[in-house]
Amino acid sequence: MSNDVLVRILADTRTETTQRKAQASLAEMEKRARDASPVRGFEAALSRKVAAGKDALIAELKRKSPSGGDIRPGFDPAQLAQAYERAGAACLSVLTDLPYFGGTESDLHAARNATSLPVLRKDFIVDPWQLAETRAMGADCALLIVAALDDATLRELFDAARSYGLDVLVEAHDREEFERGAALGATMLGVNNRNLRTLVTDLATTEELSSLLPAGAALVAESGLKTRADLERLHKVGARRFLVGESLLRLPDLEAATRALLGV
Ligand SMILES: O=C(O)c1ccccc1NCC(=O)[C@H](O)[C@H](O)COP(=O)(O)O
Repeated sequence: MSNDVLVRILADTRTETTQRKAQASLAEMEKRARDASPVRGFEAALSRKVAAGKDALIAELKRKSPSGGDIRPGFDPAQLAQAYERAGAACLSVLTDLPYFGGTESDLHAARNATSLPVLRKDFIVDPWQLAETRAMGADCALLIVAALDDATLRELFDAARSYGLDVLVEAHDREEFERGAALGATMLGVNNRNLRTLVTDLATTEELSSLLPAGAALVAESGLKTRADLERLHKVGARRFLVGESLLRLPDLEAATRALLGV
């Protein structure tokens, strides 16, 4: 078995996706996507916060992770989502991968139904069928991880996501991946400070890649953000959109922790 975490996750994702596809055809999933509740503008919600001079937080719901193990006892997605909303988060991110993150579609439903916030389905997308599934489960935004995809598949998935009305967060970890994401015409480019192969986290990754951001695109700094000082450090390279999970979820008073992170 590979030591590379991302390789292992992707292999399992492909197997599970094949099994789920056997339960519902693409046509059936597309019908469910058409019948889903209307999209809430994810990218627009982030931009509204920034336009108001605030940090735009994508607040994550994650039960466990390969790097952090079990994260929060008594995890209740609806209650946690409401605490994030009260504290001023712009959007939510919900892990739906079960084997590695303990997440489910039910977590996404619970969080979205309990708030008015747009929701990112945080998962490992390798097949267009999963994008119909993403919209069918009610998500407003999909994640595409450049490291997981060749250019042709990245293009196919990006176009498919847009065709289902989803916003798309295109995530990179190094210069080459960021340039491939930018070449797609992605308007939300995420820099994951965590190397998904080794799980090492370094905020300097956002500092380094921020200079490559194309005009008109929005930068999202992801992972490893713990304190107000971390966000202020990344303000210096223009980041105002932040995806944060573990450091908030580990603190008992999630609402107070989120306010402190946002400086409000
Ligand atoms: O979190 C992990 O250990 C992980 C491992 C392998 C692939 C993805 C992983 N996490 C997904 C994420 O990108 C983060 O959950 C997200 O950016 C929030 O990060 P954090 O604030 O550090 O929880």
